[in-house]
Amino acid sequence: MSENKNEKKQAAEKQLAEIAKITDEELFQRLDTCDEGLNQVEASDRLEEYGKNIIDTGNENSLLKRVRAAIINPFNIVLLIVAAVTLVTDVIIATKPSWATFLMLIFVVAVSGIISFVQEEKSNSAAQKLQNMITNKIDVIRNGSSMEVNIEDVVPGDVVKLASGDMLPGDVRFIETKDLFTDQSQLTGESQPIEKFAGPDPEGSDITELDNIGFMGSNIISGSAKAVILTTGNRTYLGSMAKSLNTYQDKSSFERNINSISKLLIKFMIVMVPIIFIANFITKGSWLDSLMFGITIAVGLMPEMLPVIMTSSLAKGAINMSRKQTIVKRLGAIQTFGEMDVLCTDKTGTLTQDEIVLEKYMDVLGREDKRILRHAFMNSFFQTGLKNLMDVAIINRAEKEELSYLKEAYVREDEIPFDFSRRRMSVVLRDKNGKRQLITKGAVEEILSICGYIEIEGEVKPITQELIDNAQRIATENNLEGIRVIAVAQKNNIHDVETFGVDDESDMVLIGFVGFLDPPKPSAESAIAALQKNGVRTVVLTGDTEGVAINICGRLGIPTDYTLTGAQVEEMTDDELNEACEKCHIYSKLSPYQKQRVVKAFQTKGHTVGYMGDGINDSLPLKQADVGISVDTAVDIAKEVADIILLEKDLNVLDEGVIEGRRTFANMSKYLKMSVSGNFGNMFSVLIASIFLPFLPLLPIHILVQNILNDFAQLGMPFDHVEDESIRLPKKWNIPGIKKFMVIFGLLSTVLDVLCFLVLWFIYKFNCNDMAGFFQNGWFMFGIISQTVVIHTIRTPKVPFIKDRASLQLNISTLAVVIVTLIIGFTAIAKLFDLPVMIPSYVIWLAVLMLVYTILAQILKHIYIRKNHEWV
Ligand SMILES: Nc1ncnc2c1ncn2[C@@H]1O[C@H](COP(=O)(O)OP(=O)(O)OP(=O)(O)O)[C@@H](O)[C@H]1O
Ligand SMILES: [Mg+2]
Repeated sequence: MSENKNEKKQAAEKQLAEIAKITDEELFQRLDTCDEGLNQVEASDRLEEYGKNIIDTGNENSLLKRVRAAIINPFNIVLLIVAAVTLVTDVIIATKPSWATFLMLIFVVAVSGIISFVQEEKSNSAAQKLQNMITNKIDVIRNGSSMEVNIEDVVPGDVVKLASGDMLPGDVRFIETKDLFTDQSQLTGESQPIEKFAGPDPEGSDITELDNIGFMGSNIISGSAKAVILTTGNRTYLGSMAKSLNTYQDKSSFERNINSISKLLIKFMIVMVPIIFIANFITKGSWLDSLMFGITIAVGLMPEMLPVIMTSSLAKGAINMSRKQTIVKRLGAIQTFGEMDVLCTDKTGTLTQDEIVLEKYMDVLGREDKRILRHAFMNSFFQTGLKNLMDVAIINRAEKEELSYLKEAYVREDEIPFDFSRRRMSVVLRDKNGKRQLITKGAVEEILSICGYIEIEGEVKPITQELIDNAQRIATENNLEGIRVIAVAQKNNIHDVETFGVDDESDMVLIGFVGFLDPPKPSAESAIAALQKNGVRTVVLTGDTEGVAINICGRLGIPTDYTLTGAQVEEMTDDELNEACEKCHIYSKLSPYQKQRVVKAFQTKGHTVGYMGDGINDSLPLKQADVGISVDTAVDIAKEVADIILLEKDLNVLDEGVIEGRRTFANMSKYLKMSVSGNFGNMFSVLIASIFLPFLPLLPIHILVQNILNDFAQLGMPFDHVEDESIRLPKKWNIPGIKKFMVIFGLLSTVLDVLCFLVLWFIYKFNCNDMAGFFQNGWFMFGIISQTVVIHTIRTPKVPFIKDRASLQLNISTLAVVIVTLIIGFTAIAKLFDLPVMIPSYVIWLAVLMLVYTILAQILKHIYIRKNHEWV
C-alpha cells in the first residue's frame, strides 16, 4: 500500500472514531442534517459536491494503463527482445543494413497490441453496460418522508432506513437500531455477525469494533436501523482501502482451465524449442540464426490470442443474453452456466410467482376466523424489518377486509426481528388503554415450540401433545394442498420491561394459522422440463416445509419420492450427504448454512452447481455455487453476490442462458483445439524441416507474419454458430480430450506439411541454398492457408461448406486471410518479407494439398467422433 493510501486510511479511521463518540445532536449538527433528513435541494447540491456514491479503485481506468496492458505481455516482450537483437545484427553491425525484419517485428507488436486493446475495450464496455442495468435502491428519508433512491445517489447527511438484506450505502452512524446485526466480513474477513447499537460509543477504539458505526460494503443480516450517512464513495473506509466489492473473483473454473492449457503449451515449448535450436545449429552451423529461429518458433507457439478470443467470446455471449433480459455480472459465469448440470433453487419468488396470495385465515381447528388475520396483520404491518412476500400478502388482504383502522388503534413498543434460525418474528403493541400484547408469527413448528397455551373457541387452555399434533396435522394437510402455512400466537401478560428479546417469545398462546397460495410461475414447468432435456437437473432447497415443497415440485415435474429436511441433513456426515444428493431432489426447512452445505455436497460429487435464490438466506449458497443466479426483485446482498441476474419473470430464459453458455463454450473450445493442434503440429513440422533441410525452413519474420494472420483468421470465431448437437448436454473442459485432439490433428497437419515439403523439394526442386527463398515462400503460404481452411472442417461435426456453413464473420475473416496470403506470396510484396515471388503454378499445388487436407481431416473427424462420442 502506498504512503498516500495509508494516510487516507488512517484519516478515515480517525474521523470515524471521532464521530463514534459524539451525541446524535452533535452528529446532526456536524453533517448539517436532522431526523427528517435532507431536502431534495440539499441532496442534489451535495450530490454535486461529493459526486456519485461509487468506489472506483482507480486501477483499471486510465487509458494509458489499458494500452499498456494490451501491449505488455510475454509474447510481445519476447518479440521486442528479438527486435532489439535484430536491430543490432541486421542494421547496426550488418555490412548491408536491412530494416525489414526489425520493422516487421515492431509492426507485429503494434498489430497484436491494437487487436487486444480493441477487443478488450469492446468486452469491457459491454460488461459495464450490463452492470448498469442492475441498480440497487435504498430507503432514504428526505423532507421527512421516506423514498427509494439509487444507492449511487445517496449523499452524506442522508438519513436512511435499513432492514435485513440491505447493503450499507456508505459509512454510517446508527441513530436507531433494533437487534441489528451486520456482516463486516468485506472489511475484516471475520464472518461472525456483529451487533450494532445507536447512541454515542465513548470507548470504541479499534475501528471495526466501533459499535455505532456501519461500513460501506457490509450488509445487514438481521434487525433494522435508521442511520445517518457520514461519507460516500471513495471517502468511505472501504474506499480509502481502494478495495472494490468484487468478492467473487477467484472461483471461475474457466480461468483455471485456460491456465492449465496455456501451461501445457508452454511445457511443450520448453522441451521442443531447445531441440529445434540444436537441430538447426548442427545442420546449418550458425548459432545466432538458429537461436533467433528457436525464439521465434517459441513466440509463434505462444497462445497469445487466447485471452482475447476468450474474453470476446464471453462478451459476445453476455450481449446475447442481455437481449433475453439476463444480465451477466461476471463474464466467466457464462461458460460456467453452460457447464452447469445441477440447478439448485429456492422456492418462493424464484420458482413461484413474485406475488403470493393470502388464501386462508383459520383458528386452531381450521375454521375461518378473522381475528387471526387481524393479528397477522398487526405483526406484519408494525414490524419494521424487511417485508417479504408473505407480509405483503397479509397486509393486502387485511386492507381488503377493512382492517386498516388497526394501524391507528395501536402503537408499536418494540419488536423482535425475523431470523432464519428462529423462523419467526414478534411485535409488541400497545392499545389506546395502555394494554400491551406480544404477537408472534412464523413457521408452524417454531411457533409451537414457544406456545404454552392454545386458544380453542375463545378459551385459553394449556397446550397438550394431542393439541400440538392436531395443530400440526391441520398445517400439514394444507401444505399438501400447496398452501404454505404460518402460525400466529400472542400473549397479553407480558413483563413490564422496555425492550424485548427472544426470551420473551415463550409461554405464548397459539391462536391460529394463515395460509398462502404460492403458485408456481407459469413458465416454471416448461423451464424445468427444458433444462432436464438439456441435461440439467433441478433441485429445490427451501426453508419452507416439506409438504409445500412436495406439492409445488409435484406440479413442476420434479421427482418427489425422496426428500430430506434440514434436521436430517444436519445429522448426516458429509459422505452420507454426498451420496444422498444423487437421488434427492427436494430439501426442506433448510437454514442458510444447510443450503450452502447441500450445494457443496453436489460440488464434491463433481457436479457444476448453479444456485438460484432471492433472499438474505440465499447469499451463502449463492456464493458457494459455481454460478449464482438471482432475480431483479431480490434483496441487495443476493444481487451483489450473484453472477447472473434475471430481469424477467419468465424462467425459460434459464434454459436459453444455458444454451448460450454452451454455445460460447463451443466456440472457445473450437478455437482452443484448433490453435493447440495447429501449434503442436507445427512444432513437429519445424523439427523435421530443421533436421533435413540445409537452410532454415522459415525466417523469423515469416513465422511472425504467419502467426498474426492465423490469429486474425480466428477473430470471427466468437461469432460462429454452433451445431445443435454439440450443445445438448452440459460441457466441461475436458483437458485429456483436448490433449488427445491436439495430438491426432496436430500430427495430421504435420503429415500435410511433409507432403508440402516433398512437393517443394522434389517437384519444384527447391533443394539448395539458392532456392531457399522459394521453399520458404511455399511453406509460408501453405502454413497459413492450411490452418485457415481447416478451421472450416474443425468447426463442425458435419461436412464443412456443404452440410454446415460458418457464420458470415468467420467466412470473411478466413477468406480475407487466404487472399492476403496469396497476395503476399505471388506478388512483389513478397520482397518486403525477404521472399522471392512464387511461381504461379504453385497455386494449383496449394489447392490440391488443401483438398487432400480437408478430405483427410474429414475422415479422421468421422473416426474420432465415432470413437470418442464428442467433437469440439
Ligand atoms: N415474514 C415472515 N413472518 C413469519 N414467518 C416467516 C416470514 N418469512 C418467513 N417465515 C418463516 O420462515 C420460513 C423460511 O423462510 P422462507 O420461506 O423465506 O425461506 P426460503 O428458504 O427462502 O424459502 P423459499 O424457498 O420458500 O423461498 C418460512 O417457511 C416461514 O415459516
Ligand atoms: Mg426465499
